[in-house]
Amino acid sequence: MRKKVIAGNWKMNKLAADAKQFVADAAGKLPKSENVEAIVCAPFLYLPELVKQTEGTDLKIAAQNMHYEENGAFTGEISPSMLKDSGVTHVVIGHSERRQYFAETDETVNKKVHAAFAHELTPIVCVGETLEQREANETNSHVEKQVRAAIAGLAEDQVAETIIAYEPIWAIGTGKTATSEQANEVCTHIRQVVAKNVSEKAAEQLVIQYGGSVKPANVDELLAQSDIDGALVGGASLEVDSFLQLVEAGTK
Ligand SMILES: O=C[C@H](O)COP(=O)(O)O
Repeated sequence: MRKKVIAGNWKMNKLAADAKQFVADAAGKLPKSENVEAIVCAPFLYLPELVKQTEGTDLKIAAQNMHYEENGAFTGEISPSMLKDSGVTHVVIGHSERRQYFAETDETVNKKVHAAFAHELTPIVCVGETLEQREANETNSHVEKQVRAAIAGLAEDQVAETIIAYEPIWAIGTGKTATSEQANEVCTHIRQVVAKNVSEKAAEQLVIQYGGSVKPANVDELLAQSDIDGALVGGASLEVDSFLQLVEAGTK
């Protein structure tokens, strides 16, 4: 059975003291359950400190982005080996905000996914459609294109270990959640795409999260869907109590 994976993506929020306090409060209060994995995706600056704080706890720390190159003249960037060295376990790749504001493309996403695996980091790959694409009935074809591009060239076991976060762009930070049926329909499609293009085994193991205005009030219904294995959460992951409620929902 697939584990539920609840990842809080803080985005560009919190100062150091607040970040440390959050982790100190949350790490000791996580539910003891084999069914759920809890991750905090924090700004680069805080990663080594937060990793140190979470040693011996079940809370994992992730980065929100990285470069695909190993090192070199890329001012302002962070490499996969730097992330590995910091002790993080996961890295978010291709978030729609990075695609929209920082010219991330399907091609760079694929390079980053390969770089993540080369450094034993688990990629959380974000895909999702705009409102215009949904209204034009292009959701499945767009998401399929993003997924196929992201996993191109990976080995079967790497695909199985990838986490895909389906995040309809129109539902991010807007308070508009896709209905659980809408969300599940796309997650099912993603699993079918992986089954067809990689293998049934990889599709069966693949963790698919939903993201977009997930909060304690709607998480149970989303996680009850057949193909939703967790959540990538922005706003509702900024407060310890609501983050813990979301993780608790993953234990059921
Ligand atoms: O990475 C998280 C997503 O962009 C969702 O953000 P949100 O929960 O604030 O809508």
